[in-house]
Amino acid sequence: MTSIDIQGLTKVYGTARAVDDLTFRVEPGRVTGFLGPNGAGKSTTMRVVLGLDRPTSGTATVGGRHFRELADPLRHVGALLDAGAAHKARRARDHLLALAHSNRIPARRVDEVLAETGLAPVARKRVRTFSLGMRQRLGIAAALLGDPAVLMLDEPANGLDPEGIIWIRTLLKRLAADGRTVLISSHLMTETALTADHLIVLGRGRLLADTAMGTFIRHNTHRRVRVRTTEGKRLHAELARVGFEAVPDGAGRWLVEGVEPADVGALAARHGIPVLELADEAPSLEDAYLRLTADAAEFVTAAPTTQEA
Ligand SMILES: Nc1ncnc2c1ncn2[C@@H]1O[C@H](COP(=O)(O)OP(=O)(O)OP(=O)(O)O)[C@@H](O)[C@H]1O
Repeated sequence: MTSIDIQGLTKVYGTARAVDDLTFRVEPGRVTGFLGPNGAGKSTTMRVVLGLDRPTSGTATVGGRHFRELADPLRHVGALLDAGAAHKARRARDHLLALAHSNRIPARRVDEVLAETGLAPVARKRVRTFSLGMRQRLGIAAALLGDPAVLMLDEPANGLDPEGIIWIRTLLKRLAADGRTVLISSHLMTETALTADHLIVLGRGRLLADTAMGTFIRHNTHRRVRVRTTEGKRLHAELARVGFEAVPDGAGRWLVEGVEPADVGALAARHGIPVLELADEAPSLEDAYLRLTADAAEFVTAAPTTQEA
């Protein structure tokens, strides 16, 4: 089994520490989501793993070996960092054939990955005529070409249509279930929550979390109860009296943290407050991620100012 091992990795560009003493292992047999705000160091880490950047200090290895030492690297590591990397004048199949040839991969594998990524009907078209989603599929086809034990994909769902998003989600899960090591970086929290089993989260080049999806969400959020009533002010006051704060959600409901739905229902019944809706609100990966990275985001937009008419 082949893991990706990052050991004390630091990468400095000029005065910027893109990656700062990072240590983690990406294990086989599961999909690992690689998260972090813009500029957190995800691409830099992946580039170092692929031997495209040299570390300032520390190491990044795949199955205990540096990428540059691997013979026929596509047979060990499949990567998608930039879906625009294919030569635009080339036909899709020729692009994959060239990659296959230089990595001693049989030509029949090219037709297999074209079929797997849905590109067989356009295999002889030039890359320049491809849509964003087709280029993305071609990048994924290239990553799969060597049937590698390790896959590292930057925003795998980028540009894919809804059917394509379900396809890539299912594919990544299947590759992990086969025992492969799958690392996907993404800013799409809902999609990551549906795909990944484990998370590595970076902030300003440092490791913020290395944990299972469920644990990550539980540790970084509070359970909330959502309640709708015709008498919000009274419910708010009665909850406050027993130590809970009801916060309006902006859509006519109230959110109450750290309480059971049954307790809110009982309290409302005791005071004759009509309840129109009462639900346990499952915290999301987005909630957890935003809470954890609040201090690590470098590029934060100003709150919009309301213009008075
Ligand atoms: N070639 C480079 N030269 C100088 N600085 C760089 C270079 N590549 C990355 N950086 C800097 O390193 C830091 C980390 O960038 P990186 O692209 O790794 O972040 P990221 O987590 O992938 O961000 P994003 O989510 O926006 O893709 C940033 O501050 C970036 O400006």
